[in-house]
Amino acid sequence: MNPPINSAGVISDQMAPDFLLAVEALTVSFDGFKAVNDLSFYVDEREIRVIVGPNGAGKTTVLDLICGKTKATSGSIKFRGQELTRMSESKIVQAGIGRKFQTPSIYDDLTVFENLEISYPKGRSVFGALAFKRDATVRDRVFEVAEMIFLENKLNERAEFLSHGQKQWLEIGMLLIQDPDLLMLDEPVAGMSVSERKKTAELLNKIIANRSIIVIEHDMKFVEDIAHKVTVLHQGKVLSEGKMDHVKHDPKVVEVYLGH
Ligand SMILES: Nc1ncnc2c1ncn2[C@@H]1O[C@H](COP(=O)(O)OP(=O)(O)OP(=O)(O)O)[C@@H](O)[C@H]1O
Repeated sequence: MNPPINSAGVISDQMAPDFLLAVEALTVSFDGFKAVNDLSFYVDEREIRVIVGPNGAGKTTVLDLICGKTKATSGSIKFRGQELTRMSESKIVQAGIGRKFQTPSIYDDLTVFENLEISYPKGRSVFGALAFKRDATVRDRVFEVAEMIFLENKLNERAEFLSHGQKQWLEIGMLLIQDPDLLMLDEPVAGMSVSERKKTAELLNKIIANRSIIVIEHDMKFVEDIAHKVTVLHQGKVLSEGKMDHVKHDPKVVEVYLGH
């Protein structure tokens, strides 16, 4: 049975299943303009959710609100039941949310290995562990992540010499090494070749084994390849939501987004 949903799309508390992320009645105003307007949506554990919508629909602002970069005017964002709207950006990272922006923020003059190594969370390994033990733990984790992001043969290469797609993967790796429970990616395949897009889809399908992912994306082929569910935003609200097949045939979506 589906849980009861009121007219604003909010699921009643008593019946709400255990979502990883529950965004409810979220609003942010910039000088009176509501970029996100009474928005509600729910993300499951191990789900890939894709957010699509026309330019200015509020997609990036939603990610900014979840990661604490922008503060909500009203509404709630609960992550495993923990309210995020009053938390600082760094506390939200510690709570287990990683965010990748559109332009890669990797260190060009460091190697792939070093970029991953410096992203390993400080104080993560056993408290009081001997330095060499920690070093080995970090090294093993760097190798593991490098393999996942198709860069195991590039560990000693300086990041500036990587292709555009490899730089994007490295940045995803720098987030993965922190083992977030929710990963948010803003147009991860923009500027990638067809084969890089395919590998990125492979990567995302692999890493949801123990986390959820929210992706903002315009490339509908890529969306088809990865989305468990699609949320279409328009003027800061949900225009349509569901499986790709449902959404792409929704006349409202065709009218404001896909038909253009
Ligand atoms: N800090 C801000 N101050 C004022 N207006 C803002 C601010 N941030 C976003 N906006 C406005 O909010 C609206 C939504 O912007 P947002 O970047 O979230 O859209 P988007 O769906 O990500 O669009 P795009 O696909 O073009 O990236 C836009 O009209 C934008 O100009």
